[in-house]
Amino acid sequence: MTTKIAIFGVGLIGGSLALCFKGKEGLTVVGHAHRPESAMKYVSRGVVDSATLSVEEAALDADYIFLCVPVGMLEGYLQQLSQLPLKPGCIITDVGSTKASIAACAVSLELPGVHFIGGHPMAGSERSGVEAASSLLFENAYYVLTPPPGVPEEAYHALETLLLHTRAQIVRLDPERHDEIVGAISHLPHIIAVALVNQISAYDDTDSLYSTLAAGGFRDITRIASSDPVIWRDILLGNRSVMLRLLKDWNEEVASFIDMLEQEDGKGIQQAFGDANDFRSQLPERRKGMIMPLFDLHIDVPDHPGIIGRITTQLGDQGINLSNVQIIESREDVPGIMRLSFRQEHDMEQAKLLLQHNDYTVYV
Ligand SMILES: NC(=O)c1ccc[n+]([C@@H]2O[C@H](COP(=O)([O-])OP(=O)(O)OC[C@H]3O[C@@H](n4cnc5c(N)ncnc54)[C@H](O)[C@@H]3O)[C@@H](O)[C@H]2O)c1
Ligand SMILES: O=C(O)C(=O)C[C@]1(C(=O)O)C=C[C@@H](O)C=C1
Repeated sequence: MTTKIAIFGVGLIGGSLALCFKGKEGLTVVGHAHRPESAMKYVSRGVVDSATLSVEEAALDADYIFLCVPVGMLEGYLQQLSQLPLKPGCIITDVGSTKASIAACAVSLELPGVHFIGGHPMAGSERSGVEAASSLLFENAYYVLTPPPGVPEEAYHALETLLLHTRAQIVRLDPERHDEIVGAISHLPHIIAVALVNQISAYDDTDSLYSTLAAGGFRDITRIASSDPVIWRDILLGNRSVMLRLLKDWNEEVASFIDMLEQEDGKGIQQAFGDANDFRSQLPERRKGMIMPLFDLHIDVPDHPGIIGRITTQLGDQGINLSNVQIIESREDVPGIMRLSFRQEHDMEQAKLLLQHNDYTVYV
């Protein structure tokens, strides 16, 4: 007997979930597409076992249904599903970045014989579409589940067990609390990044030196400004009242900087940077590695084509197990920094010796 998983919205998040499940014993993954060429693409890229343009066919006999479409479309899909003869005990979940409105919708629909449990993996990227999907996206990230009152524990536990394939860490939260916290740590930063880019873009219209000189600091804080406009329109409108409150607090933060500059209050500015530094340095370095600690090496790498391949091959040839590779800074004509992560301290130590022997500058 196989467990059927249906994915609606095989994009960055839906595609990544599909990749976590596909090929696992006893699981079969069906993707729903709204265009024939998308259906073919999902299958030919090996993201799903099969794909269909029919909502009914995707949902038929499904044990789990994942709704991975933009937030503004979730309720429409849930309503459509509520009209279909779903498998008794089927678990419907979503991955939307806001949780209160979909939770309320599920309660109002009184889904017959099936369970809705809201979800939100706290991992993603500014990229979108199935092309950006990865089976590693959720590894060691937090994955929030927001079960409504009355959902049987067995159903919650079954979803939690299925999600073990993502290697994420499950956190159970109330939908309103989720929206409040995620509004502050995810939605507000996206607004700030976009507003900043648009402010600079307006200056750049009259003097292109702005974009020419934009360097690491600007790029670091604005990566997420490249996120998908439709996805983010829906998220912000879906969390509107929380965002309005948070933006008022943000205005106060900005006003306090205006005040400190007007008053030439160097001590206050220094204090603000110091406080921010203290809080930030207490944050876990990366979610990746929270469950199983990672041992990181940083190395200076010259800007040569093929450098990543060369280094990883050297490590592989010596049987050193690498867990993750990341280029932290890469600019034309200047050395970049590569972060190599290892599960075992022993592997990190061996890699350090090997790379130093090969004349790389290595920092632990
Ligand atoms: N991007 C992130 O970092 C992130 C992280 C966690 C959760 N989420 C949530 O995941 C969901 C999907 O986001 P994503 O980043 O994977 O976006 P995406 O654009 O990569 O994928 C969206 C999917 O929905 C489908 N879709 C779009 N419009 C549709 C329509 N009119 N009818 C049917 N299907 C349609 C697309 O074909 C695509 O497969 C959103 O609800 C978002 O809030 C996003
Ligand atoms: O890393 C990114 O690019 C993200 O934007 C991921 C991010 C976030 O803000 O952290 C974005 C939206 C989500 O709903 C969850 C995670």
